[in-house]
Amino acid sequence: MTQATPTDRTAPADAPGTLRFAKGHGTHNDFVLVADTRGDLDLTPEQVRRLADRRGGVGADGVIRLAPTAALARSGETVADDVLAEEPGAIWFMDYRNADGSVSEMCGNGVRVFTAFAESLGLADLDGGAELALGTRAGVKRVRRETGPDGASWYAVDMGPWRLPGGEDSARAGADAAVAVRGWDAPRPALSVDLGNPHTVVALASADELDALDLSVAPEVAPVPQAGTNVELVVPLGEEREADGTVVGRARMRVHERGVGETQSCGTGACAAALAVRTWASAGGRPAPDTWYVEVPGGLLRVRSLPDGHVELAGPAEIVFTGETRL
Ligand SMILES: N[C@@H](CCC[C@H](N)C(=O)O)C(=O)O
Repeated sequence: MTQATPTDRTAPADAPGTLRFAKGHGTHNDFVLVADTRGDLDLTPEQVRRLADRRGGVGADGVIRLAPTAALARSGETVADDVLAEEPGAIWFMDYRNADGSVSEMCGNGVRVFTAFAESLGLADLDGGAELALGTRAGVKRVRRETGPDGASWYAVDMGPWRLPGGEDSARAGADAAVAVRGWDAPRPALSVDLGNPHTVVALASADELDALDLSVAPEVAPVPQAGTNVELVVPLGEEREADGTVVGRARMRVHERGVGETQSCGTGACAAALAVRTWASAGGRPAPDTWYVEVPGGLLRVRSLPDGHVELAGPAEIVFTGETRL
């Protein structure tokens, strides 16, 4: 693991009322990124909303603050203490906020873009197979670089353990909730999947039906999730054999994100969708592939169930510009 520490790299202070930022995306799930290497930037929900505003601000699905994990621990985020206890080398923390200013536990595309941002600042170096361990509100995540199926540079993230909040019963039944999308005659069965943040996944029969969905308003979920949920609509597209003989699955998905609206991609959502499709497929008694390619409006992601019960998310991430804005 090669990383610069907060004392090695302390960014010069921004002029009062201004903020330096970078803009990045992972499969067009886009973020405003801020390097708070001292850990003293307390972004208010209103400031987050202004930064994410696509007309009055920089514009993004979410805002990511890179800060020392120790600084979050000092400010009372107990999860930061847990992160440091599990991995003292996780010196940088991804403080993620949705575009509406709400805090989320986790963002899968965000972890990859955070890593590209840390590399661009010289705070991490993943050359030669090195790994970055970073803190999040859903625990430590480990990231390495790899080459994607298109030959482009990808990042693979060990997203840690996942679970079905409905347990074995929901795995057997394939559902523990119901979702109604605008225009549907009746709610449809759905499966809750926890990736550190909450997801509710609905299967659709065809790509035409997926394309025709109206996600301009939030789908209604029953029972109503206490903390809200991200809703994934997914079409299983079948299985295919890779050059090395491995059988992989393919699915296509659209997502309505909690705190944002419809986005072009959601990394934790792709994991939830692939894990739900795999759960449904294996309920028939037939082994389902461990690896799934998930097509999202903004690109392609790979989700892999790991033997230790963790799930891995892989995909591209890039920083597209930097700038300075009024805060
Ligand atoms: N786009 C993200 C998820 C962001 C958080 C989500 N909206 C929530 O509130 O849980 C991803 O790539 O995982």
